Amino acid sequence: MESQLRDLRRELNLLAEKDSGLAVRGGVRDVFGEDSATEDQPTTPWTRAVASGVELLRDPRYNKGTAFTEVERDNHYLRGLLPPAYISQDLQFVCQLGVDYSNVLYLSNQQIKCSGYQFSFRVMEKRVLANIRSYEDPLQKYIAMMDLSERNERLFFKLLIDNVEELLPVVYTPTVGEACQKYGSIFRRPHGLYISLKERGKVLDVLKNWPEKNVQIIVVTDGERILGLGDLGLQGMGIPIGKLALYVALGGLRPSLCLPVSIDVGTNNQKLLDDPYYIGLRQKRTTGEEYDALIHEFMLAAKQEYGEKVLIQFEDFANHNAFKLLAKYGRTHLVFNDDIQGTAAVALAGLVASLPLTGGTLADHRFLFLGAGEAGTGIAEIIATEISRKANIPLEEARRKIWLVDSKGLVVKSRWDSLQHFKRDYAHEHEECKTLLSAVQALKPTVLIGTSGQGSTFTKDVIETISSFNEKPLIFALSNPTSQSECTADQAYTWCKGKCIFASGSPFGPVTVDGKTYYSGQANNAYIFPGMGLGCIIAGVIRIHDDMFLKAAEALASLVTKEHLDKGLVYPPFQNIRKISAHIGAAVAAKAYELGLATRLPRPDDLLACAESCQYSPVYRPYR
Ligand SMILES: O=C([O-])CC(=O)C(=O)O
Ligand SMILES: [Mg+2]
Repeated sequence: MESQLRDLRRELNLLAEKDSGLAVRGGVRDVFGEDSATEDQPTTPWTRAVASGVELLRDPRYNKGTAFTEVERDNHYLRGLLPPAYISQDLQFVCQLGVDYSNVLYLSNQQIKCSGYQFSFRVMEKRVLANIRSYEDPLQKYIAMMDLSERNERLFFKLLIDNVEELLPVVYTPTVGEACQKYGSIFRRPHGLYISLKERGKVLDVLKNWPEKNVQIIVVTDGERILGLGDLGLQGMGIPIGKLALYVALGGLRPSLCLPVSIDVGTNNQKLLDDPYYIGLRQKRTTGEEYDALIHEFMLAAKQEYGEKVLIQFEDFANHNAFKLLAKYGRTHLVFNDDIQGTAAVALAGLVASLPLTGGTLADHRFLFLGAGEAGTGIAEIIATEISRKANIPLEEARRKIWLVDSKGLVVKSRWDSLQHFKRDYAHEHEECKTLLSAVQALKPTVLIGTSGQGSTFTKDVIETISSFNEKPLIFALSNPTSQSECTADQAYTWCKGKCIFASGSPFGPVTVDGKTYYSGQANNAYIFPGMGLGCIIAGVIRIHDDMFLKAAEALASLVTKEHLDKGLVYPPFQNIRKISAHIGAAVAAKAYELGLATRLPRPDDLLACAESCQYSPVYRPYR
């Protein structure tokens, strides 16, 4: 034991020496400026320590609960702090008791008790798998999952990976939407990094407070347009946390690489401002120069602290900032906007995958969108790009197959002057249509896509009309969470008498109409961004190019089999998402190498094998 500790100390000293070697010149690892400070400048003392005993049990990154082996219990001063049974991780997640053992001292005869405990845990298997399930309220399940992540990170991810279809709706849409709405009242331990106007001028210091030094993926929101729920201010933090949990579980990125950030510039949500439990700044949103300055400081600080290759994902910004930030930082940083580009790629994948069912090519379709914001115009543009390349026609001509309806009706040329710039490419010559129904009647689309953030907008009339002139209309209701979905799966299949191919942003279960059961896919950017992140990391990408999203979409579509299509599914099931993410990661990386945007050289011959081999596994590691 003593000699092992000596080894460890030696290793840590070596690491520290290596780090300080980098820091002597004032490098990014000079964490608190202790090397670069002059003698009269104050510095902060800090330590590194090997966790043991109760501290080890309380550290979610290293805690294994009852899965600590006998040897580990001896070596890490855990004797008596855990009940005597050894419960393997598999069995643990079945149990998912995840008890916090650190408040009790256990004195017992291990050998005898051990088998007894194992037996009783096994007997509990089926029932206790239902531990999370036993909460009827999805928000309770969410809280239970977050508690688990705070207690035992690897168990949390193992549970999520092995039960992805069941738990995705808990840690992600739709439940994460409710969690954000009630974030203040369910707030326990803080997760992620909070950067508010109070931190202006000190953002780099805030980043230095984050315990991980090797961050490679940041998901950042300013909370102004959380899913289709609107301005939730600082409470939007649930979204970066949820997205990054998916980067790990679905993409296979290491948890320590991930940093969720919520930027607080106030909120215009009066309900939150009046809510005594609101945890954000109690002021109206700052806009203009002050807003731009805080974001800019954050963008510069992120690059300074984590280097050129830190991937920054913009999430759930309002339209007016989303397009601007993407254009501004797309040239200087490794960034993408999930709601514009991620959603676009997933929608395109579903459309391409459905071609064997509808017949023809993408260019044979006529597309009508309800919602002309980030998702709507993002999808429109990727479809137009794909059509223009595949059909070898100019982009402008491809765009003419696509029509948008916004809150004022059909986007047409005569509205040009008052249109926001991102809608203008789709303002074609046509008389005005004030409603979605009149636009459907006038344009006779084959594809109807909802990106409006408004629930119940694909009415019975709309769906009956589109199915009156289409053998197989494609209906994608992409707004999240479920309450904002343009229609439900049940409504879509019932109203079109089972004719449509339906997909939605939030999940719906199977639907039976006239004795036939229909399955719908979940057209959610969760298929795309984890693989995009994985691809960027394995290739050391320095900038995102739109073609990487096209490749991601193609890779996803190529994984839809005849079996899926026979069921009406235009997306492969989430159950295989880690493999899907590896395929997407490989496709993204291949494109990045081709475009000269990859820095990890030499290029691995087999990018798929490389992506798979890099994926994080939440299985417990042995401790010496
Ligand atoms: O988070 C999701 O489920 C998809 C998404 O990006 C959004 O709706 O804003
Ligand atoms: Mg989003």
